[in-house]
Amino acid sequence: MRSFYEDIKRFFRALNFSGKSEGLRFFFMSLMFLSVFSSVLTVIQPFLYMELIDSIVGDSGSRLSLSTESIIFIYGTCFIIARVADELWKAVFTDFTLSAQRQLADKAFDHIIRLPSAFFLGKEKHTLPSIISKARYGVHEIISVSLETIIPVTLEFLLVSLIIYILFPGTVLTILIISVVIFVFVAIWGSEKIRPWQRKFTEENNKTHQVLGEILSSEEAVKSFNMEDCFKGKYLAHMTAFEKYCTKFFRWSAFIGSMQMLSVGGALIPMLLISFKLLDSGAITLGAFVMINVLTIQLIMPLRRLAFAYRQVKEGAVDIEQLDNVLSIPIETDRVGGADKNIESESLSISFKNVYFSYMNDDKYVLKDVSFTIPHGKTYAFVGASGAGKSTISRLIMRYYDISEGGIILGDKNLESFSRDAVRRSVGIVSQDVVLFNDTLRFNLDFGQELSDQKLMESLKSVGLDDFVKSLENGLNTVVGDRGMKLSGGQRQRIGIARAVLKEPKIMIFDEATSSLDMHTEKTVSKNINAVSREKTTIIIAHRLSTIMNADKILVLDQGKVVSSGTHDELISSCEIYKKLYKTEDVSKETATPCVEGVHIPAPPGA
Ligand SMILES: Nc1ncnc2c1ncn2[C@@H]1O[C@H](COP(=O)(O)OP(=O)(O)OP(=O)(O)O)[C@@H](O)[C@H]1O
Repeated sequence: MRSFYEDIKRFFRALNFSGKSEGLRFFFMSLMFLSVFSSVLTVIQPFLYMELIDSIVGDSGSRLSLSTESIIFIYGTCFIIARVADELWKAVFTDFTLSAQRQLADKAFDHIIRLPSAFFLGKEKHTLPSIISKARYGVHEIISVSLETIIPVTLEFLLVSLIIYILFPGTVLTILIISVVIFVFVAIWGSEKIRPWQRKFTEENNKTHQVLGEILSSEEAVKSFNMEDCFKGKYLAHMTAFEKYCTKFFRWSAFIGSMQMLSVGGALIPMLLISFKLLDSGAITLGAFVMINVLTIQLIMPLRRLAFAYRQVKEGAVDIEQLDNVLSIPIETDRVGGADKNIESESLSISFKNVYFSYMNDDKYVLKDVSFTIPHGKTYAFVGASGAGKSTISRLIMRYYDISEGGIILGDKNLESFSRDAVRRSVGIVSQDVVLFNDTLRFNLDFGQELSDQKLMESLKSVGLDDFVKSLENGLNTVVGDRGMKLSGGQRQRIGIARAVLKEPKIMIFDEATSSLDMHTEKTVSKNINAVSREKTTIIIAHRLSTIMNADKILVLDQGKVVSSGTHDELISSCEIYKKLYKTEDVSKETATPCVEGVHIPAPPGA
């Protein structure tokens, strides 16, 4: 029973019933009123039927001093009102469930999109679509069976018990109560018994979605490694487990359902026998005998539905529980309460002060005692071997993760004193894997801001893509396919740069932003990167040293530490790691990207 209470609490929590849900509360109260009204009418009808029979056969036991015609009229009117109330109920119910489902989806979406980046690295993310849609279905089921069955049937049972208590001696009521108590006990016991299997088959079902999600998002990788059978094996293993738990669940459900019917159906025989004896002895009228039969059958049918309803509530509760587990994962919060929603300062330097960071919040630091300052408007580059921690620096600036120790200063304030949204609005980032949405080029460039075609084309020109887009039949309205797969890697990267430029950020981060480009295009784009990042604080992360040789300063990272810094010429003569990187690449054979005019190359530290 306690777990049932927990389920109901979880249901209301999922719907945020106590919060901004005035509309929902109104619908809920209307439905409750209609349910109660309809239940009362349902119970009154057998009573009127009894009166009608007694009136027709002229039995003196009749309780209403009304003519047969009047009773027929009242009986018919009650019937019509009860049916109209039912129809009204359905209309209000649809409005209620639809708004409840929307509210749940709204809450889930808001939460999921604010989950920390670490969550999205896990496999669970592939199960989210299924979890949300099942939870929506669960909400529908719980509302439907609660208001359509549980509340009316409970009320009907109480009213019927009251009528039987008033009209008949104790035995009939005692039998009825005992059978209903057994029925309720079996329903609760049975539901708890089958719940673990239900939870398991739901989990297995989610895992099938997970495997499918992985295949759909990495279809080329699956094919290139001939992993079709491997993934099919995983998929079928989960399907088999799903089938096993489902079978157990439904076999037990059938057994529990039969036990419940035995408890209420078994009560019908003694109740009718006792009523017949009472009729025979003249203690009750014929109408009363008919009524007790009608009432009992009228109660058994909804009780069957009640048992089913209880199980449906439990099923819905499992679905909502899955979503509740996701909703209970803490979302990204701003460490400082009342964090600044905007970054007002036009001049934004970035300082790392003795920053330590580990992804797992343990002592395996990916960045160790990292300190540097990028003055406003300067371009700093980070180089180092793979895994040295270069991209981690950009992730910390974007506030995807919070640092473990030390501080990051933006302008003259701690980074954490700004809201995450404000920070992300101020930074334009272009990463190695530019993600495009399955929408038009226009949407992927302006994200619904409705910027003019001229502005969009200018940004495309800055990355040398204007002629390509003009050559497309639908131009800016060309749909780019799933994750932009209809474009080449280089084209995707250039779109990524163009849209970062359109964002007009104060800080630019280019994380291997030109890695997919050929040498010639890279030179053009690098030139454009230099142009668009003029006056902005800029970070460039690159393996190809040719793209960063003209940066104001280059920082060399090694195993999470800044081991050296300076201009290209200074590092070539002083830093072994840099020299090695330079030699490996042999950039001397390439021509370095020409420096943007006016870029100031600072004096080496200590000069
Ligand atoms: N989400 C993560 N969870 C745990 N460890 C991570 C995560 N992302 C990166 N790492 C680890 O942190 C270290 C630094 O990674 P990072 O991506 O910053 O390196 P990088 O210098 O940018 O490498 P590359 O040049 O190959 O892109 C690596 O050892 C990596 O395995």
